[in-house]
Amino acid sequence: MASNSSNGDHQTSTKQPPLPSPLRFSKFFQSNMRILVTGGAGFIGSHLVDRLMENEKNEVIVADNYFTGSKDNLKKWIGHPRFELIRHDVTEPLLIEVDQIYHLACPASPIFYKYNPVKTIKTNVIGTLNMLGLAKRVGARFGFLLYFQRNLKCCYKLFLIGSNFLDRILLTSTSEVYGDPLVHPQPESYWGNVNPIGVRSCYDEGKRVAETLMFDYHRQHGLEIRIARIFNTYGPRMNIDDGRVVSNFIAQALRGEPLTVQSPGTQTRSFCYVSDMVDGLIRLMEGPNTGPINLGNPGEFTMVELAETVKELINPKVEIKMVENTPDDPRQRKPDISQAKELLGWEPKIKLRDGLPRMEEDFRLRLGVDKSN
Ligand SMILES: NC(=O)c1ccc[n+]([C@@H]2O[C@H](COP(=O)([O-])OP(=O)(O)OC[C@H]3O[C@@H](n4cnc5c(N)ncnc54)[C@H](O)[C@@H]3O)[C@@H](O)[C@H]2O)c1
Ligand SMILES: O=c1ccn([C@@H]2O[C@H](COP(=O)(O)OP(=O)(O)O[C@H]3OC[C@@H](O)[C@H](O)[C@H]3O)[C@@H](O)[C@H]2O)c(=O)[nH]1
Repeated sequence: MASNSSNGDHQTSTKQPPLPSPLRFSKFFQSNMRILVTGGAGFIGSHLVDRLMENEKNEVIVADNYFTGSKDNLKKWIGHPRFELIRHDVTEPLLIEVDQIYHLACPASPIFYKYNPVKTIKTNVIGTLNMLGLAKRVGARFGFLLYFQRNLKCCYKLFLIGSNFLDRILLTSTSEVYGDPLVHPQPESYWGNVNPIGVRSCYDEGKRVAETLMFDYHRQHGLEIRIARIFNTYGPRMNIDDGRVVSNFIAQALRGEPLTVQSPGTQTRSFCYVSDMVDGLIRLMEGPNTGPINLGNPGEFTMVELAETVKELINPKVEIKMVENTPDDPRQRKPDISQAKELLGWEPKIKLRDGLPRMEEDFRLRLGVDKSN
């Protein structure tokens, strides 16, 4: 038995691998687009997955280590034939075949990215290197040489199929690359004012290196890249105890606890609703521009104004309490979105006053607090 099977194995290994199914060459064959979303179990990632899954030609693969994300965010897709979920840490290489990569994996809330700063910087630098390595490996090469040697006609047909795809990788960078900005609002041409050794550096310097790596792979290896600089985004599915300001204020208002404004409260942010953000990311991926492109809502609010709005809309009885701030908190932030408007035809549609009640609804459900309370 043993010798038979080893003979058999030997014979098989000298055989050429089989050609792709003849169905691939049929007139009506249309291959699906395989899209990898790293960090797809997180807040923005899971909304992006929902949108990508709406297109029946998309197969979506999520790779996530569940540090700040959860399978719960993807529960409606688990078991779907066009969906796959992989527990994977992007600091380790990933060997799969994909046509596009949305690279989001990275904790985004300051509390979580400061929790293990070394891991945060590894996620940004090694994680991005691994995803660029994957993009380079699968990028538009398609094993032509092998097929060329074997079958010229087949190679031509594969070329026709392959040329339907433009392999691309999109990085979700951040407005934090502008640090504590001295230019206001921030255009993409501003190089920023970042503390390289501060407690936020693991994230903001990490994202700056990630942007550098994207452009180096683009220039050196011809990779198709896209970079979105995302400004503060909010909406349903944010972790309730995520620590970011909008989720904190809504959870506090619903629990009847004081809204904790970190001093001085005059610092500003611009808040974009998540469906607008997802729309911007997909337009950037599909369009011809590499970026970096700012994506955000230019409506600018102080943290006291935000607290007052949440109080008015959700629970007029709660107090607003001033608490101590954390180091290096940017004093002002507002995106200049002229490029997004001009190059992507994109601008956000949902105002803060319309987005907050949608998020309130989701938080009420998850916290089990109904409207009458
Ligand atoms: N939400 C915002 O306001 C905002 C602003 C600027 C940039 N961004 C960027 O957008 C992306 C998504 O942000 P979000 O708000 O959805 O955050 P999130 O924390 O909800 O999601 C991040 C996801 O990445 C996963 N992850 C973290 N480290 C990982 C690792 N090493 N390997 C695999 N998975 C890992 C987490 O488990 C989570 O599912 C991040 O890259 C973030 O930097 C977000
Ligand atoms: O309870 C709180 C939490 C936060 N804040 C303040 O609210 C402002 C916003 O803080 P957040 O923690 O929500 O977010 P930040 O603007 O600091 O960072 C954010 O922006 C860029 C993204 O890349 C990051 O992922 C995101 O968390 C800060 O000025 C902070 O001091 C409060 O006043 N109260």
